Amino acid sequence: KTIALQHGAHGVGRRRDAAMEKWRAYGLGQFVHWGLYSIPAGEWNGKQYNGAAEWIKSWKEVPATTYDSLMYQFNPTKFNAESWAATAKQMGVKYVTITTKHHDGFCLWPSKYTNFTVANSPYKKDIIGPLVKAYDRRGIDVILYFSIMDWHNPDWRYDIKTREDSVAFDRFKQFTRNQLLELLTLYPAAKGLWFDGTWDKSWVKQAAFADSLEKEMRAMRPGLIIGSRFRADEYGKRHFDSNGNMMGDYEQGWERKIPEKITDVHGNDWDCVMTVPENQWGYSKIWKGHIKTTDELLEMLAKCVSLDGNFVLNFGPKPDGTLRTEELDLAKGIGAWMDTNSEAIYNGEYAGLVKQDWGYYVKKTGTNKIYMLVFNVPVSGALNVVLPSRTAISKVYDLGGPGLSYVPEEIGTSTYFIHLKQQTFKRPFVLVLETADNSKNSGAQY
Ligand SMILES: C[C@@H]1N[C@@H](c2cn(-c3ccccc3)nn2)[C@H](O)[C@@H]1O
Repeated sequence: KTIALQHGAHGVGRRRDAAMEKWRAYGLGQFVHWGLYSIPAGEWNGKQYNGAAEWIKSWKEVPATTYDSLMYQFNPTKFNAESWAATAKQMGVKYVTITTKHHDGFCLWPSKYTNFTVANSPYKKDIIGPLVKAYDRRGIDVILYFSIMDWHNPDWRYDIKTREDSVAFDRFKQFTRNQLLELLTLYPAAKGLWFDGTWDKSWVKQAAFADSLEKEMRAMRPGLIIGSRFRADEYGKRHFDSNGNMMGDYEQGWERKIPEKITDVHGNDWDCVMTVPENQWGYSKIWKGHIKTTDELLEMLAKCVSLDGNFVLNFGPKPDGTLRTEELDLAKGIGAWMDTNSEAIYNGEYAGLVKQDWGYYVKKTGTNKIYMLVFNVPVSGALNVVLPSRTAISKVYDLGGPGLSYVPEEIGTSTYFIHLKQQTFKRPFVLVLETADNSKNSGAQY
């Protein structure tokens, strides 16, 4: 039974316009978290904050005004937008999501609606503009991250209980609208907005306002891409409205986690945003716990693309504007693999085949070309492939090793073993399957 909703999802199913088709094809993205939090880098008065470094302002040890005075220390003398964009290009990313304002309220662009911006820091200059230009001219699309929750703005409220709250939050809503329209006006090359900090009751109660603001932004920038985290429906439902329909153009629920199977994504577009350590987005001096390797991240990328999503890897630049060594090394390692195998990632989608232990299938959008992204070679060296009935493998070849082709052994109806020739493999590799519909000929009955 469908509930009548004014402020729920406004479209059901995937957007089919060019802008969204391009977004769907990205495969690999980069997240950049940079701001005042990069200066303390998870440490305050010699003590380690045990949360995520970009949340250090929320630590009871940190007086808000002292944190805010970090603005007078923000002076990334070694910042060079071109070098960040060149690193991303070499890594093979097709889009970048950049923090314009995180929860602390500090703006990396010279907003005219607050003094808490780069304009009043020793650095003085706009950060967002040069980044948009440097990435965009390399053909890397830019998405602007924006936190609704703003710990600096005195009109921010976690909930609205009193008349005073309501008056203050109305001012806050106008401030938010002003900043968003300002961002879209200053940076017309931006292809979308990645919203965060929208889970508190104060914002969840703004279904009508947020819906009309989303409509206003889309009207201002046709093709604009906005995720499911921006707004709630009039019953307070987030991401999926009271009828179970996703709000926004893609699901933003996969933060530091990856769906297991195709039914987990409900036929929607989605992105997974991922940290290199367990849970640090802004630069943190100390990375505790497990630090993901290139091969782990490549497997996450393959898994996301095989399930119709994009994989967005986070970088937390240092306060001086340089990237940390571990991240530069990962960008290089991922880039080297992408140099050989990116055709299995770009324009990839769910192949609809039976998942096998050896890895992930990716289908090239609009073709019957299927890629086998192999991460786990069985001791038998035989990769099992089960195709829909009356579909046959017409050709198999190794994307990485020119001239290396395989003759699959048919072991049952549309069921094959591909016998690998090598015994050991140092890196994940990709086989290309070309399939043919062989419903025409009789085919042996097993
Ligand atoms: C993309 C990531 N989202 C921010 C975040 C959100 N949350 C969070 C934590 C608990 C409940 C709701 C949201 N923790 N961190 C992180 O700071 C980073 O920006």
